[in-house]
Amino acid sequence: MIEVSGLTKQYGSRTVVDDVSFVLEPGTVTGFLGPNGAGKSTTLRMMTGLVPATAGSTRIDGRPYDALANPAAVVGTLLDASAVHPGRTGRTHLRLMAATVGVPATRADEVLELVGLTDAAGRRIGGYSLGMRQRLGIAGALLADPPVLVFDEPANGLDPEGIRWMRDLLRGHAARGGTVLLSSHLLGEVESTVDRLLVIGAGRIVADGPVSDLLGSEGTAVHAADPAALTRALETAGFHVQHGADGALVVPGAEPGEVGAVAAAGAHVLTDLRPVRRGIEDLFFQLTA
Ligand SMILES: Nc1ncnc2c1ncn2[C@@H]1O[C@H](COP(=O)(O)OP(=O)(O)OP(=O)(O)O)[C@@H](O)[C@H]1O
Repeated sequence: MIEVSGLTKQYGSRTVVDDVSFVLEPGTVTGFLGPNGAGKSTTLRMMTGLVPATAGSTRIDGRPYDALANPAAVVGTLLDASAVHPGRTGRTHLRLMAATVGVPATRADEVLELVGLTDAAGRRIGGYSLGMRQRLGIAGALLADPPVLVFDEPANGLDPEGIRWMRDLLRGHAARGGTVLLSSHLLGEVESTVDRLLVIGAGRIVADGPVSDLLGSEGTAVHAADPAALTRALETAGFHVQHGADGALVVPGAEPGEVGAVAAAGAHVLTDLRPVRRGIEDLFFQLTA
């Protein structure tokens, strides 16, 4: 378990992380979401001892990060994928890391396989794409098989297939009882990966809860074979109907089940029915305005 309590960072007179507290439980993937400059990286760096906190503390299984005997065996971090020697091969880089974190050199090839870099293992990192460097960084985080993963913007440079791969990796880790915290400034990247969202704006936690709660339904969008007839039926039932883009009827404040019931009662043929969710931009704006 990770307990972050009152974490604060000041640069000069500027407070960039302001009294941030949260608890991460095993078996969960938490998304740390916030716009550029909100304080995500600084929080993750304080948690892992890379930046000293002005105030507050982080306890990992009851201890501060720098009091862990072998931190890499407890917390796998991906904090700056570019901080690698470009002249080394991926395999050499990981073998050197393996020695530092006390695992056999053979583990390098295992994690290269895990992240799909086996074919590139003998190539110099300088020639890797951004996505390959991200995978290499993830391989490094996994070397000592730590129960906790803390990843800063892991989707950077990954293509859609890479993002899906990462989602499976992180969900699998949590399913085996691991704890995952990943930051992103794009909800779409992490929406289907995370159980819970921590939203940070201007250094403060502005929301904390399950994705579905935070991005609660704002209404329902429906496509019907005869939109005019369904509009009349919905208005007769007391709903307000707006005309959305691409021919959808948008019913603010209605659940899909309510719209479906009206449609069923009048034998209206529906071709699509879905909740309209508040976007993360709206959420940020609302929470940080
Ligand atoms: N070493 C530093 N000295 C002064 N200010 C800093 C330093 N590091 C970060 N900051 C400031 O702290 C604020 C938070 O930065 P941080 O990198 O934590 O944000 P972030 O949420 O990770 O943003 P992004 O999504 O752009 O990576 C920013 O305004 C940044 O300019």
